[in-house]
Amino acid sequence: MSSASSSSSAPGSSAASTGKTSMLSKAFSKVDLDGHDLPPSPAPSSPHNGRKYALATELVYTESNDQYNASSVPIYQTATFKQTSGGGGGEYDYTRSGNPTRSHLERHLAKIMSANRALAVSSGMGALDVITRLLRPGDEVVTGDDLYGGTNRLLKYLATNGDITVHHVDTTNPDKVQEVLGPKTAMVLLETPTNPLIKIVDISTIASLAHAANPKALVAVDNTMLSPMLLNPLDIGADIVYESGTKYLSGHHDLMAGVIAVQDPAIGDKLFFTINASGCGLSPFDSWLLLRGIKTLGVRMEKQQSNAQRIAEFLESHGFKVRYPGLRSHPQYDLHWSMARGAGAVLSFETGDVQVSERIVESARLWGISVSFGCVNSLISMPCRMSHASIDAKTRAERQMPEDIIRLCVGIEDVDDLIDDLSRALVQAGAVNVTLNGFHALNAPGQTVGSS
Ligand SMILES: Cc1ncc(COP(=O)(O)O)c(C=O)c1O
Ligand SMILES: N[C@@H](CCSC[C@H](N)C(=O)O)C(=O)O
Repeated sequence: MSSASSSSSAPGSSAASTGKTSMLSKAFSKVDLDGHDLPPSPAPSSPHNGRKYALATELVYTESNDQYNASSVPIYQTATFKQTSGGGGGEYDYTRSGNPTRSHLERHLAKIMSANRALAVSSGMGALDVITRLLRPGDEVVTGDDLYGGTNRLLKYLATNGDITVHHVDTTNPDKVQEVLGPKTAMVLLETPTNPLIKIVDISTIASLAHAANPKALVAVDNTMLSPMLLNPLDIGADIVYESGTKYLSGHHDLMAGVIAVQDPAIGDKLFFTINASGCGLSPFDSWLLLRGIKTLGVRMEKQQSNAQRIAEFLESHGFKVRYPGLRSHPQYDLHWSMARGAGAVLSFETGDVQVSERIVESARLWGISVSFGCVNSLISMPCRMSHASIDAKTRAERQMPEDIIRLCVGIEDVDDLIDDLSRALVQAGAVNVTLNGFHALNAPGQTVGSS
C-alpha cells in the first residue's frame, strides 16, 4: 500500500504546491465509482500543513479560514447549502455529502492519525460497517478470537448473510494467522490490546504475512483502545485504521462517533462513496464536539494511564491476576512497547468467582457500572454480562473468556480515591482475606478456586 506522501519541499515552494496539487487531483478525482461526478464535498483532508509539531501540539492546533477568524470552528448546523448557479458547483451542497465542520474535523483527524485521508461517521460500528462494505461475496476475513462483542456480531452477520468466510484465530500468534491466510483473504481485522482480555497483536508481522498471501488484502486495525495518542497503526503496516470516537477521542461520553483513516486515496474514495450513499456521516454538532474533545486527548490520556498503572500495580500487589500492558508481568510486555507509546487505561482482572466479581462491581461507588471506556470518569463492568454479552456463552468458553473477568476503564479522578473505593468494594464483596498485615486476593492465581 502507498505510504504517507509528506513532501520534502519547503512549504509554499512551487515544487511543494505542484506536487500537492497533482497528488490531490489524483487522490480526489471527480468521478465516483459509478462514473458520476463526485459531490463537491468534503474538501480533501490534507494533514500536510508544512511543519509537523509534537503530537501534543498537533492535537490542539487547528487551522481554519473562517471569515471572522473564530477560534473555535463554527458549527454549520445546516442540511443544505445555497448554490450560486443552477449548475450547482459550490464547495458544499448537502450535509450528508459534506459539511464544513465535518471537513475540518476530518482534516484534523488525518493529521493526527498519520493518514492521507480521514472520514468521520456516526459510530464506531458505523465505521466498521463502511469498511466491511469493501468486501465481496466469497471473500475471506481473518480476525481475532478476542474481539469487541459488537465487532464479533457484525462479522457473524456478514458470515451468515453475506457469503463472507470469517476465520477467528489467536492473533497473538502470527503462525495461527498464517495458517488461514490465502489468496481469498480480502481483509485482516485486528484489535490491540484486545477487548477485554488485553492481548497484544503484532501488527507489522501480521500485515507482512497478509500482504504476502494476497497483495490486495487490506489490514484494518481497530485502534480504539490506544487512540492516536499512543499508536498510529498506519505507520506500522496497516492499510485502514478505525476507532470508536465515542471513547478516548471524545473523552466525555457525550457523543457517538466513528473515525476511519487511510493512506491510499483510492480506498478513501470507496469509503467516502459508501458514507455518502448510505448517509452515516457524522452530524455537524457531533463533529464539533469531537473536535473539541480531541484537543484534550493528550492530557486526559496521560492522567488516565498514570492512574491505570497505579491501579494495576495495586491489584497485582494484592494477589489478583491483572491484565495490563503497563505491568512487566504481561506476557507480551515487550511486543506492546515495541509498537505503542503508552499502556492505555483499560485493564482487567479476575477474582476466580463470578458472584464475587458481581459483588465487587455492585459495591463500587466512584466507579460507574457502565459499558464503554475512554471517558474522564472511571467505569467498572463485567464484559461477559455487558459489553460482550452478544457473544454466546459457548463461544465465550471456546475463546477462554473468564466469566468472572472485571474490566476497569480508568478515568482522571484522584487515584487514591479510586484505590480507596476499589479496596472497600473488594473487602465488602468478600474478594480478599483481611489480616492485620493488610489484605490478599482470596482466589489468587495458583490457589484453589472456591465458591462463595
Ligand atoms: C474496541 C471497540 N471497537 C469498536 C466499538 C464500537 O464503537 P461504537 O460504540 O462507537 O459504535 C467499541 C465499543 O462500542 C469497542 O470497544
Ligand atoms: N449493548 C451494546 C453494548 C455496547 S459495549 C460498548 C463498548 N464497546 C465496550 O466495550 O464497553 C451493544 O450491544 O453493542
